[in-house]
Amino acid sequence: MLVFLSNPPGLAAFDALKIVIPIGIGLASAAYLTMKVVAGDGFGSDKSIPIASLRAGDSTHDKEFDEDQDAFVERCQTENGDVFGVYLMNQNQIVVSGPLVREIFMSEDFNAGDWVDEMTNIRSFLRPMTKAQVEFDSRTIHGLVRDNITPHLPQYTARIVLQLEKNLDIEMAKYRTTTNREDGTFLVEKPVTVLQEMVANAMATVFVGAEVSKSRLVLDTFINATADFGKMLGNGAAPNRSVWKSFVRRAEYSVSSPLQKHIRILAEAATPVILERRRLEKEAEAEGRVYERPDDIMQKMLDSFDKHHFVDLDDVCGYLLLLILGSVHTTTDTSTNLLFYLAAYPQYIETLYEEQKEVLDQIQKERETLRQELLAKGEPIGDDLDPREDRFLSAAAIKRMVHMDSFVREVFRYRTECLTLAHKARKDVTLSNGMVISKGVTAIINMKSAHQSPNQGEDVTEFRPWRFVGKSKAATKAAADFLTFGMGKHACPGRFLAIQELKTIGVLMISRYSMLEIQDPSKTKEILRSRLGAPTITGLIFTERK
Ligand code: HEM
Repeated sequence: MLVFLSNPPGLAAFDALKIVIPIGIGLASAAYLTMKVVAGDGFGSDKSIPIASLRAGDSTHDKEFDEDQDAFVERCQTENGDVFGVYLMNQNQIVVSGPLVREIFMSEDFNAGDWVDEMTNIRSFLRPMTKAQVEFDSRTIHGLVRDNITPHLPQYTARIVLQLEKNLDIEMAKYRTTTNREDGTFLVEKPVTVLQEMVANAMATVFVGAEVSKSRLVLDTFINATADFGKMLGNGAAPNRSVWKSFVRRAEYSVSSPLQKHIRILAEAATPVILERRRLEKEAEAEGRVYERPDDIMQKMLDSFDKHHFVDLDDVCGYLLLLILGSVHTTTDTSTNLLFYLAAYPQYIETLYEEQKEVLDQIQKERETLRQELLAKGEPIGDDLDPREDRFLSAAAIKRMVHMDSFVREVFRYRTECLTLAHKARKDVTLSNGMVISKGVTAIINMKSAHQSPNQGEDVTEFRPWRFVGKSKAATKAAADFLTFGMGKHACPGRFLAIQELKTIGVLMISRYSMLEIQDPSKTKEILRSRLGAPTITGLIFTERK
């Protein structure tokens, strides 16, 4: 789950109530929605927790935070220490910083989903989507990703890369023909649309397999479900809506969620495919052959139907939709943002390009050596050593691209939203500094204290893309010094897939384009620090690699 709570610069006070809520309980996405107004319960019973002072004339901290979140958080921490209260987004929240952050993530007495639910009633929206389990602390989705995707990532890589590559070329060709300029460059006004197609196709081939993902309706579900979900939450919670109307809307959704449309699309596309798979399985059984099971998450869910207590295909598709909500939008957004960093820092592109050439050269050589060894022993050369695949982007090749890995991690570090990933205390919790976060109080993470700590190396306020090279700090390593994916038991299980896709997208882009430029450079600063889910406010100009 991502729970992003932030105020992008320039938003008015009421907009401060907006959150980007990458879907609750362990699911991520990004949808702007207007928050219901929640009067905070206060800061709890521990009166030793200082409350950050207000600027003269301000009645909350929203305005100061909006103007410059870094400066605001720094001022508050300098004046108050690692734990302090703030009045932000119509809630009283306790900011937890530095080494204490770990204690929030590692304790089962803090829950991020409870906070999202309090702000949005998200569980009443999600509940009707699935039948098997109504408990949204359920580890079903986490387990599906952890057990079925992460350990098998190398075997999914070929088709992920193929989809990313194919759809990149299809989408860019559309722009190239319409916006080609005299100097040989071309403009992509909405790069996010390119990434949407790439990521949706790549995720779909892993989640539902090649046959189901042929359906355009299914792909549109992958692309649009998160936005639809965001609209739905917004509808239910608009502050100018009466409490009564808001309540009624929520009650309606809890009986029939508009997301049912997406579940239906998935189920309708999946039904003939599943029937055909069953037929082939029976045929293989009858002929005494081993049935080669299709390798996708939908099949794995069907194979573990009883284990997960699924009720029917709609239920399986409900869980697939939860998986989609958590994965597609986050990966699309962050990979689009990655392109803007490549454009903002073009001086690093050649190092990344050289790295991919060196890694692929090296792998080609290693494979040739293996072939020669087999030949020398008179043994056959298997398909796995087919020379045509020597320069293919395998999981191993992507892993070796350590500069790209460091670049991606630095993008996440630099883009950091200072205060995010709020958690609610389920009971009174005493932190190791003796302060007590009372039951029901919101503890929000001071991400700046982690991502801009002096432990990150030099110039922590600067973008230094090789910061992590040679430091055993991979972009997938969720820990107290890298909280983009959370940490502890609830740390994002999809981060291995997400990072592999992000790196692949970076590699593919650089192999095709020698230069990316931001269409309106005056927007650079805003884009680099944009929050997840914020609309892309300018385009990108691409120069073909010669
Ligand atoms: C760049 C993309 C992504 C980002 C930034 C991201 C971020 C996060 C964050 C911050 C959390 C919450 C961690 C916590 O509460 O400590 C989370 C949880 C989760 N994410 Fe991701 N995520 C991404 C991609 C994905 C993908 C691709 C998948 C699925 C394949 C996924 C599946 C999940 C699930 C199932 C959880 C719930 C974990 C739990 O509550 O136990 N995420 N993600």
